[in-house]
Amino acid sequence: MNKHRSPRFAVVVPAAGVGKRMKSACPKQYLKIADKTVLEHTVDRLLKHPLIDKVIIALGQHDEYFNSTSLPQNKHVETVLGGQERVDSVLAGLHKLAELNFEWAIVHDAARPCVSVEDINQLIKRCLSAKQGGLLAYQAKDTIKRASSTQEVESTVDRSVLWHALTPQMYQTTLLINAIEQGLKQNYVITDESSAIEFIEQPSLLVEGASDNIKITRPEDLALATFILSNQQTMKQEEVCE
Ligand SMILES: Nc1ccn([C@@H]2O[C@H](COP(=O)(O)OP(=O)(O)OP(=O)(O)O)[C@@H](O)[C@H]2O)c(=O)n1
Ligand SMILES: C[C@](O)(CO)[C@H](O)COP(=O)(O)O
Repeated sequence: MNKHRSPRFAVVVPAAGVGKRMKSACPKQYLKIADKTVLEHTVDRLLKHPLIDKVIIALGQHDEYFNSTSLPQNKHVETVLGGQERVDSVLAGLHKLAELNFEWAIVHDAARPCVSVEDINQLIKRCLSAKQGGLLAYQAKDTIKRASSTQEVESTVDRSVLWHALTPQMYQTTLLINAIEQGLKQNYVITDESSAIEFIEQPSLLVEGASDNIKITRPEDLALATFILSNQQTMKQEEVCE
């Protein structure tokens, strides 16, 4: 991708959650992996992409951890106040991104530190060439069951058309802001950016991404993310050696 012809990008990172499912002493985005917090790993990954200039982090109102990280000193980082739900935090970041005149908005969970620069690049390339927004995702690998109200198997679902939504997700900034604001007005449940785009009946590209781009959600995910990050580091070093 030609660095001089392509647009520059900013990424909204919702990081205002409390991580209830993690059952940890601090919000999961501030848990340490090796020598850095999950949030620092995520921001470092994003800024490794040559076209990503800015990361706009949505912080919780009572966040008491951010100032102890290296991020306040990072010139590429700005912060906004997050909201009650993830979508509110994302919207706050999008308004800041619109103020800074970025045509495209990329949104990536703070809790996904294992995302690869190559996957980010594929999403950007596919969306720019199609002039359409989209998201990283991967196809369901297991047999999927639909549960009954009594948590018994009701049916086996055709998994050939089922994909796990990941982040980053990328849309034109004004389209995404309008979609979220319209959805919120109608009390539509918006758990990711593409669901807001569905609400306004606009299409989204599904861009195949690695399934190791996990979202740290439950206690067992921290050890998995630690392994993935160290494994990715080793593979990169081996690439250099070859
Ligand atoms: N009001 C909120 C809720 C979530 N998030 C962020 O959205 C991302 C994905 O959300 P999730 O994994 O659900 O995080 P939490 O809401 O913190 O987790 P839980 O539901 O277990 O409390 C996380 O980086 C989280 O910090 C946010 O910015 N603002
Ligand atoms: C945005 C997301 O990570 C895509 O899978 C997911 O929807 C976040 O959901 P959560 O309930 O906020 O963890």
